[in-house]
Amino acid sequence: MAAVLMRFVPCSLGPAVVPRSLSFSSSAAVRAVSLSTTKPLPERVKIVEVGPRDGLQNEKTIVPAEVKIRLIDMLSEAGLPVIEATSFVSPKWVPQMADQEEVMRGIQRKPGVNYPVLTPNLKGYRAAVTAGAKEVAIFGAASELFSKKNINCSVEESLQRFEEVMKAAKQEGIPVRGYISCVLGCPYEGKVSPVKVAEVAKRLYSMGCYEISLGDTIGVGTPGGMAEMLEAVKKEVPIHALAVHCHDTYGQALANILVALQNGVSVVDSSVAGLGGCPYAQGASGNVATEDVIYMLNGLGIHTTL
Ligand SMILES: CC(C)(COP(=O)([O-])OP(=O)([O-])OC[C@H]1O[C@@H](n2cnc3c(N)ncnc32)[C@H](O)[C@@H]1OP(=O)([O-])[O-])[C@@H](O)C(=O)NCCC(=O)NCCSC(=O)C[C@@](C)(O)CC(=O)[O-]
Repeated sequence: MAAVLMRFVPCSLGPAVVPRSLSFSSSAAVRAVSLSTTKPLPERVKIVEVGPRDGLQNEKTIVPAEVKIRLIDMLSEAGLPVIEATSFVSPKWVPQMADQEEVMRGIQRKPGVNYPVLTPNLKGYRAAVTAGAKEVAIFGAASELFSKKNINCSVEESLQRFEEVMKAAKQEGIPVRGYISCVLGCPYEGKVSPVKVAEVAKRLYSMGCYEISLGDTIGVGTPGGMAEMLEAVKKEVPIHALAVHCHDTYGQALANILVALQNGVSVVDSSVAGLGGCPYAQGASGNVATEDVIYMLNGLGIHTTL
């Protein structure tokens, strides 16, 4: 039986649980084998910078639009190929992102750089395209309670909403990325089954998402959990279409990313200075820092587009 330390954090649904596994469960032997196997690492990794969106959405003080614009421009000047700029969500739900149109108007679009934005539904998609977005991201979850807390609907309802976005995006030639939250644990449900993650990934991929980003939203994953989850998801979605999105609550993010690279993943989300957190996942700390990911990749001799 695994030794588990539970950390309780407050939330409006009652006590949310951020489980922290201190030892492997019964499948430890299998995981240990898969982790000890030397696998070739990808030659090149694409970094998806999420700082201006994921990083700032959780800041308590509203960051002025001109500061966000300057940050995005500095990130593109630094050579990052993909910078998630903002989200077209309800300002009542996430006030920090209420200036999305101003941000989209203000940034200096550097040729070759993508500036995707989050869109939870058709309303958000329409507003994003009107504001000049050339790529959008839909965001679902592998956890029912998190889905309800974050976007106010069940996982199935969210997938139906996303179908509407996909249909419009296909007609207009807009590429769509898909996120899945809570792939390694949920603040409200605890453990999340890799099978459930794989099911949602399959749905997003078959509806036309060109890439699926697997989010360890509250940073509770460990390398063993990452390996097990990827094993399940790889059966449903080709590895080249998978990205990892690791928060760093327990200092596991780089180790988890390394395991993902060993499994063939070549797209990594990160946030400048490790900013980040979801307003509907209390207890989570920031994303893995972009500069730390690049430092590790440089050390491994892996090219980034920097
Ligand atoms: C999805 C909704 C809108 C549903 O919210 P709802 O209240 O169920 O929506 P509704 O359709 O009933 O509409 C209610 C009001 O919202 C408006 N509305 C409806 N849609 C929009 C829109 N797109 N943009 C602006 N306004 C919108 C709509 O017009 C209406 O306005 P009212 O009549 O009351 O004035 C809401 O729950 C929401 O905005 N949630 C966003 C939560 C969010 O942004 N979370 C953070 C991002 S996810 C994340 O960080 C995880 C990730 C991606 O990083 C990966 C990881 O780490 O796991």
